[in-house]
Amino acid sequence: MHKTSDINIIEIRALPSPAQLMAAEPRTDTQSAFIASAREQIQKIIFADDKRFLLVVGPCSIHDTAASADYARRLAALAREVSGRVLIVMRVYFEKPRTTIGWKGLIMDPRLDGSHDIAAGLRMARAFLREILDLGLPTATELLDPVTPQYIADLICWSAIGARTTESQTHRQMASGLSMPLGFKNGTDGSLSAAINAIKAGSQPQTFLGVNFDGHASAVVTRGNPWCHIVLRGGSHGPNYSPEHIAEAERVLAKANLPRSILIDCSHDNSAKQPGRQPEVLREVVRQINEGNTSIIGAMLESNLLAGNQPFPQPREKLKYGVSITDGCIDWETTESLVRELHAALAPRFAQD
Ligand SMILES: O=C[C@H](O)[C@H](O)COP(=O)(O)O
Ligand SMILES: C=C(OP(=O)(O)O)C(=O)O
Repeated sequence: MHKTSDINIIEIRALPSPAQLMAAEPRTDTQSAFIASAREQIQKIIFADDKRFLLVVGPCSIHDTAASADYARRLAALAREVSGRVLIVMRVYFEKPRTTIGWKGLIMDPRLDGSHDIAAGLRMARAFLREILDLGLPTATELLDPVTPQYIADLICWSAIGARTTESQTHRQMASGLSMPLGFKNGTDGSLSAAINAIKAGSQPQTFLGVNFDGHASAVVTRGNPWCHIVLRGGSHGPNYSPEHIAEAERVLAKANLPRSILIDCSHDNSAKQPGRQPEVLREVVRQINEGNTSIIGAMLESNLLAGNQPFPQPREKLKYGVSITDGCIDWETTESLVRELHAALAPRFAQD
């Protein structure tokens, strides 16, 4: 008999169930209360009930949890300092979408050696998220694989659906069941329509295939996520954070009867993939806010201990501490002074309080 299935599959490795992983890395009551409060604060910013600026900032990806914890401790102190005008949420990205191929993040390959120990990766992700929350920092991540949320989403305060997956029905359905505020990026070509359609689909009830807490294949029935918004990240035709681009985004959101809430990703095609240009993008965003813009709710920065990125793959012992192995970042000193500058520049918005 001819074999007709699994011809290209080498192995299927069973994973612990979400319930087993949660028992191994449990969420404490204090963490639950913190996550609920952080999500509520972000929701208020999305719906203009809180004037603070939402800043999603941190490494492009987490590959060395010790270095990222070092980063997080510095960020937590800075977050406390600016909390009156800026709500800082740390980028804690464990899943990387790739244009073609490449390292897909700590969950998929935690040992960075192609061994793809996903069970270990999921556990490390949960442990690291708990560490960040205990520092008093809300967590942000990109959710990529539709099974991942069952393992980690209870520890996430804001999530993104990336430019490469915003058009995917699977990801829109997943978004409709998620419990946290969520940003859909515009497409890699810069078009807004995929993100607008994604917000519409993600806010509606959906039924789709997923896994339950015991890891069994299940039909998942959702309510729809009311806290979806757009993230402008530029595209192949250039950046999209100018006043004209923002006005166009406001127009299409209004036409679709969606809240006019826009987060600007200062990295990716908005900085022409030159990380050192992120500060100029952020300054322009704040300039627009001070000129009276009310639709921009915040921004995203890719930042690490040290600037730039380093080639990968390469032997782990040769990797430089605190340097990204995915997209380039701005360094900590630049980040710290930029966030302080942002805090000072937002003063006019709070002057009447
Ligand atoms: O933010 C990260 C990258 O831009 C994204 O994962 C795509 O990376 P790649 O084009 O290097 O694959
Ligand atoms: C992959 C990312 O962004 P985008 O989807 O905009 O390329 C990211 O923010 O890590």
